[in-house]
Amino acid sequence: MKCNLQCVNLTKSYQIGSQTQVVLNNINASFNEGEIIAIMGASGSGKSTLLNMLAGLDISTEGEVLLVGQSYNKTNETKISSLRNKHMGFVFQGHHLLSEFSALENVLMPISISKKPSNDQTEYAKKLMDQVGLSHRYNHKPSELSGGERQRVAIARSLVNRPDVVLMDEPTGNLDDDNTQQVHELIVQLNQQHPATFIIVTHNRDLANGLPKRYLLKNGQLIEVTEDF
Ligand SMILES: Nc1ncnc2c1ncn2[C@@H]1O[C@H](COP(=O)(O)OP(=O)(O)OP(=O)(O)O)[C@@H](O)[C@H]1O
Repeated sequence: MKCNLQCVNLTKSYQIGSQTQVVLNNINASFNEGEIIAIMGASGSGKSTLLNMLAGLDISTEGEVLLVGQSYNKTNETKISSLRNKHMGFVFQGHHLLSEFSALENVLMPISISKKPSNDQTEYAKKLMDQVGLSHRYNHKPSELSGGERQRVAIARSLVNRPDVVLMDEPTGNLDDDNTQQVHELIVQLNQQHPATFIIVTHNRDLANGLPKRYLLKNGQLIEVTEDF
């Protein structure tokens, strides 16, 4: 099994004055190709801190994170950013779409930041839009889409670089119940269609309980749970 993302003795602490707060305490975890994982945790348990570490956006206090076998610790900012662009996709709670661009252009954004997308890449972006049920929305601007549609554009965008890991932070956070259910089903379906590791940080118990692997972040530990939340 190919390990796409790994935490090795990962520790993150913050120093406030003379106080040290250990937020992540010696976490060891491996996330393999094709897995879809929920991470839950109370407010303040360190979910954002963990996501930042997994994305290489923050430096560990001790230990390391390896993306496709490469440690963020052993490289520089430019290389981390190119590693991230090549191997990671992101979905945030707010969709973070660019309002002046069409849905299709937004899906292509991770590519078009550095170069003009090829015909193949544009065709692939259209295929992703079809997979998220938006084949009739290529040319719509974000303001002309519903909240659920906007989030589906963001999900298509997260896959356009054919990433090894997709990090999702509250992907259904801003959606109503119906859209939450639809986006949830879509994420599970996409995980079966794409050979990537999906890591979903969520407060939504139903979403988490519907996934095969679940972790709880508590007291600095990432604990795999086998029962429903
Ligand atoms: N830059 C920082 N400096 C000092 N302490 C921080 C910093 N960032 C986070 N913390 C502390 O680390 C702990 C975890 O914060 P984090 O934002 O990771 O939690 P969270 O689980 O994402 O919370 P929420 O669900 O409310 O967003 C909190 O106690 C927070 O105060």
